[in-house]
Amino acid sequence: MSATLQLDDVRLAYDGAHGLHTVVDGFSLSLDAGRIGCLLGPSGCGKTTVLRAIAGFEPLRAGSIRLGERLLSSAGVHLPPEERRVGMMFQEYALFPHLTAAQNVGFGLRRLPQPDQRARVAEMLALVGLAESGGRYPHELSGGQQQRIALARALAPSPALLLLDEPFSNLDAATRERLTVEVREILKAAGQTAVLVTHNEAEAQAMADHIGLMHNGRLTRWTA
Ligand SMILES: Nc1ncnc2c1ncn2[C@@H]1O[C@H](COP(=O)(O)OP(=O)(O)OP(=O)(O)O)[C@@H](O)[C@H]1O
Repeated sequence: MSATLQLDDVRLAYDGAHGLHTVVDGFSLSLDAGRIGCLLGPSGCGKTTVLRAIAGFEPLRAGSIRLGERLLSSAGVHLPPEERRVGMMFQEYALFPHLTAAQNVGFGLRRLPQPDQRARVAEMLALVGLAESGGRYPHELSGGQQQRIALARALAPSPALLLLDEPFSNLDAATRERLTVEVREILKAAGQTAVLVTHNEAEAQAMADHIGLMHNGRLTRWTA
């Protein structure tokens, strides 16, 4: 089940040569269940750092992150990534090349009984329009098809929240435009709460219900 995401007064910093380097400060947002939010801003403004903190890869220096009723992070609390029920479609989380599309989609389902796994994989492949391609290896798929498989893999375990970091940046302009619309439809069909990061305004407009403008680690505007 998708959940509401709530960030309150979040501060994030990296250890640097000259002490702590604060990159995000006083960052708050609220995203209702089933809605798609987008963080838009120039390179280096802190978008990826916010996403990494939600996913559980960066500790909070202050503030809190909640998903539904659960506290994921605060200055004293840090739930490990695998316990957050947060799915990810990041550039660096490419498909496993030695697994078929179906095996990739089933990767996060290994705890389910085999018949349930097979049924869920089939359901996810159909959701992304690739029901016939489960037996193919990533190199036998186009870039756009690979990203749809990556989306199916991220959605398969029914995450409470999905994070997408520049998911279309390696694709050509035409594929990118088409996939942006398709992915929005898929997320809406699944009722999925999602946060997208991009520096492409057209992509943000086409995909999101709410757009947050970021500048120097702060949210300067949040459109309703
Ligand atoms: N592991 C790290 N250690 C130290 N500083 C970091 C680290 N990762 C990011 N930063 C710094 O934090 C700031 C924000 O980086 P972040 O990657 O969040 O920006 P971004 O908005 O996602 O940029 P881009 O659009 O280029 O991906 C930058 O100044 C960056 O140099």
